[in-house]
Amino acid sequence: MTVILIGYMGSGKSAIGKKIAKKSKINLVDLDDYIEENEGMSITEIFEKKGEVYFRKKEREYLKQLLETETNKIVSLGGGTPCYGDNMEMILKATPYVFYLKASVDTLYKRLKKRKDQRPLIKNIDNADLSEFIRKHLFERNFYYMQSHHIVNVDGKSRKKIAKKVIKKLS
Ligand SMILES: Nc1ncnc2c1ncn2[C@@H]1O[C@H](COP(=O)(O)OP(=O)(O)OP(=O)(O)O)[C@@H](O)[C@H]1O
Ligand SMILES: O=C(O)C1=C[C@@H](O)[C@@H](O)[C@H](O)C1
Ligand SMILES: [Mg+2]
Repeated sequence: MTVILIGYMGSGKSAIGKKIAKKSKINLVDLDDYIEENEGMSITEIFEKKGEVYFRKKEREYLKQLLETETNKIVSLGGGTPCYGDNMEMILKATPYVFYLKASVDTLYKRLKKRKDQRPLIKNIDNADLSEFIRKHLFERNFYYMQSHHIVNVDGKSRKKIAKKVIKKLS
């Protein structure tokens, strides 16, 4: 069984993935971490040294690799992964367990304003403009995210509660 978590930057894919893995004893693969390990560079370095086009190409290759392996796993994707090329089509075909961790602009803004440095797409955006940037970007990306099999609202919920909600849908 493959469980896939998708959502905007800061929605909790990595954090919730860890919780689900711990509770369900299924291995977690974080696509961003997997790319970093295989490329020998941080995501920030890849963006700076090789550019976003290269990153998106590698992101697709590693996604395909992961989806083709048959082992039980939880895969937390990058924020942009479902939104490029035919990635979302590939994701939806791989498993019936695709979960969108849906967070409001307000929740995302509160989380992202503190941790912009590790996120190349927003690191140069002034906090005064960040909320509006997220609103527009999320509106575009929701077209892809909303195709998920399951939508979990995460606003105001603890990591534990969200993980429980996902696990309940697996049985
Ligand atoms: N339900 C929650 N309640 C409170 N804080 C949360 C919750 N979920 C995640 N967080 C916190 O929000 C921050 C962003 O979460 P996380 O890194 O898991 O997001 P992400 O979706 O993996 O982002 P990215 O796409 O940038 O990798 C982290 O500091 C995390 O601990
Ligand atoms: O939303 C995005 O496009 C990204 C999110 C991160 O998870 C990383 O995959 C990278 O910073 C790009
Ligand atoms: Mg993450």
